[in-house]
Amino acid sequence: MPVVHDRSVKYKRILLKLSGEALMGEHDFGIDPKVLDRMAQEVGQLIGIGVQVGLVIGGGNLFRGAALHEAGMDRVTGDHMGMLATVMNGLAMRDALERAGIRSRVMSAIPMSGVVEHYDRRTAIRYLTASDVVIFSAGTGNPFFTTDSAACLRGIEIDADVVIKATKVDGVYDKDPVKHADAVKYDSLSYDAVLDQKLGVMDLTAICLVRDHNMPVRVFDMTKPGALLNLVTGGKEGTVIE
Ligand SMILES: Nc1ncnc2c1ncn2[C@@H]1O[C@H](COP(=O)(O)OP(=O)(O)O)[C@@H](O)[C@H]1O
Ligand SMILES: O=c1ccn([C@@H]2O[C@H](COP(=O)(O)OP(=O)(O)O)[C@@H](O)[C@H]2O)c(=O)[nH]1
Repeated sequence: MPVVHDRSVKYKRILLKLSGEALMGEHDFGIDPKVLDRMAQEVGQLIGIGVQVGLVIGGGNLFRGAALHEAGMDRVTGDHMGMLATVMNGLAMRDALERAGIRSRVMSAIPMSGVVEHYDRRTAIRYLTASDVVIFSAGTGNPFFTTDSAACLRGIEIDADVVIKATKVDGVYDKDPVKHADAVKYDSLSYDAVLDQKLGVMDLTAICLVRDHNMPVRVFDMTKPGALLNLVTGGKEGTVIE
C-alpha cells in the first residue's frame, strides 16, 4: 500500500491494543470476520498516512486464565491457554490485514516455530520502520499478566508515541459505565488518578508501567467508525491518561 503523507499525523508510531471481546462483535464467543475486516481497513488508513502500527490483541473472546481458574483449572494452565488465544486472534488479524493489502507480521512472546516469528524487539522495529503492521501476540509470555500490560510493555519497548486502547466504551469514567448509568466520563486524567480511584478500564499493573515510563495512553471506542483515524490525526476522541 502506498504511503501518502497528506494529513497531519499526531502520533508517528503507535501501539494499538484491541480487546479480544470486541472482536466477537454481536456474538458470545469467537471472532466476527466483519469486525476484523473493519479494523483492518481502519489500520490500513493509518498505514496510508505514514503511521507505524504495532498491535496487541487480547484473548478474552476465546479464553481467560482467571475464568478458567474459577471453573476449576490450574491458573497457570489457564493463562497459557489465554496467551495461545491471543496468537489465534493475531493470525486472524494478519489474515484480514493481508486480504486488505496491508503487509503484516505476527510475533509471539512464546516461541512457536513454523507458525509465527519469535518476538525480537530490534526486528520488530525494523518491520515497523518498513511500514509493516506488527502484531505482538502471546501477551508478555508470562502468566498472571494481561494483554493490557503486554500492550504497555511493547509500546515502551518499541518507543511508541502512544498506547491506544481500543475498547467497547468511549473512554475512562469515574466508575464502570457498563454497570452505572450515571458514570461521568473524563477527557483526561493522570496515571495517579487512575491508580488512586482504582478505575477498572485497564489493569493497574499496566498503568504503573506507563506511569513509570511517561507513556501516554488513549482509551477510545473501537465500535465507532473513523474514530481511530481521527484520534491519530489529532482529533478529540475518548480519554487521555498521562
Ligand atoms: N472506570 C471505568 N471507565 C471505563 N470503563 C471501565 C471502568 N471500569 C471498568 N470498565 C470496564 O472496562 C472495560 C474495558 O476494558 P477491556 O479490557 O476492553 O474489557 P475486558 O476487560 O472486558 O476485556 C469496559 O468494557 C468497561 O466495562
Ligand atoms: O501477558 C499475558 C497476557 C495474557 N495472558 C492470558 O491471556 C488471557 C487473555 O488476555 P486478556 O484477558 O488481557 O484479553 P482481553 O481482555 O484484552 O480480551 C488473559 O486472561 C490471561 O489468562 C497472560 O497470561 N499473560
